[in-house]
Amino acid sequence: MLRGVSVLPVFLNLCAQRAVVVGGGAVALRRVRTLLAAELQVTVIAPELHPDLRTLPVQLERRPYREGDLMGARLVVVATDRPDVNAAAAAEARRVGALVNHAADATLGEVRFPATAQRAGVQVAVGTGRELPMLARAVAERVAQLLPGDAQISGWVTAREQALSLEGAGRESALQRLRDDIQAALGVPA
Ligand SMILES: C[C@@]1(CC(=O)O)C2=NC(=C\c3[nH]c(c(CCC(=O)O)c3CC(=O)O)Cc3[nH]c(c(CC(=O)O)c3CCC(=O)O)/C=C3\N/C(=C\2)[C@@H](CCC(=O)O)[C@]3(C)CC(=O)O)/[C@H]1CCC(=O)O
Ligand SMILES: NC(=O)c1ccc[n+]([C@@H]2O[C@H](COP(=O)([O-])OP(=O)(O)OC[C@H]3O[C@@H](n4cnc5c(N)ncnc54)[C@H](O)[C@@H]3O)[C@@H](O)[C@H]2O)c1
Repeated sequence: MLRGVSVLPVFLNLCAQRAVVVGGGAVALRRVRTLLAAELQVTVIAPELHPDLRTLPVQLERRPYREGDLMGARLVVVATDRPDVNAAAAAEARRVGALVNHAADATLGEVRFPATAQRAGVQVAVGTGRELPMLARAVAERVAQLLPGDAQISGWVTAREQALSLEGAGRESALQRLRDDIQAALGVPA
């Protein structure tokens, strides 16, 4: 149970940085898709690779993990079905200073993967503070229905720029109108 652990809710820009995924099953595949969407350079190391991994732009190493594989990694996902291998990879990841996600026990790493919703560049990430991914998914799906589209966001960006070009009370009232518009569009009670 993760509950009670305080986590730092941040969005990490790791574009072009190296991630190594140790393990090549269903969980590894899910994490690889998430890492690719954030434009990391991904290497997957496992003797058995999920067939869908072959269709993705990743470096595949079809063999067991060995010490030294994690050199230069910024983020390591440990996702094998072998506790001893997971422990060895997590220990090396820590030695090389990489962030670790441990698939078998999230409390053994510092990175947890949230459920996400995204539209027009707005991204929402949901963690439950425990292992209840179906709740995280359901919350993300509900929030996705609220997310505004490109046209609406462009209008708000323009309105904000116009407000910021004003001075004094005019500026403050234009910003307040924009705040009110956005809250109303998202159904936030006044
Ligand atoms: C949000 C999402 C992101 C992602 O994984 O990409 C996510 N799990 C997803 C899907 C999913 N998870 C599981 C299945 C069943 C099929 C399968 O086995 O694969 C499916 C598939 C499905 O539901 O479709 C089973 C499962 N998950 C965990 C355990 C371990 C345990 O409970 O001990 C077990 C049981 C293991 C077992 O019994 O063997 C643990 C975690 N799962 C988390 C996140 C983190 C907590 C999130 C939170 O609650 O805040 C944490 C702690 C991982 C971490 O952060 O390291 C993604 C949502 C879907 C989406 O967004 O599309
Ligand atoms: N966090 C989650 O969402 C979640 C969900 C389900 C399972 N799990 C945990 O994650 C683990 C992996 O789950 P899965 O469904 O992907 O398992 P899986 O059985 O589909 O895949 C296991 C992978 O580990 C690889 N492997 C085995 N020995 C290895 C080695 N020495 N070096 C590198 N890779 C090695 C295998 O080749 C295979 O690709 C499970 O054992 C479970 O503990 C986590």
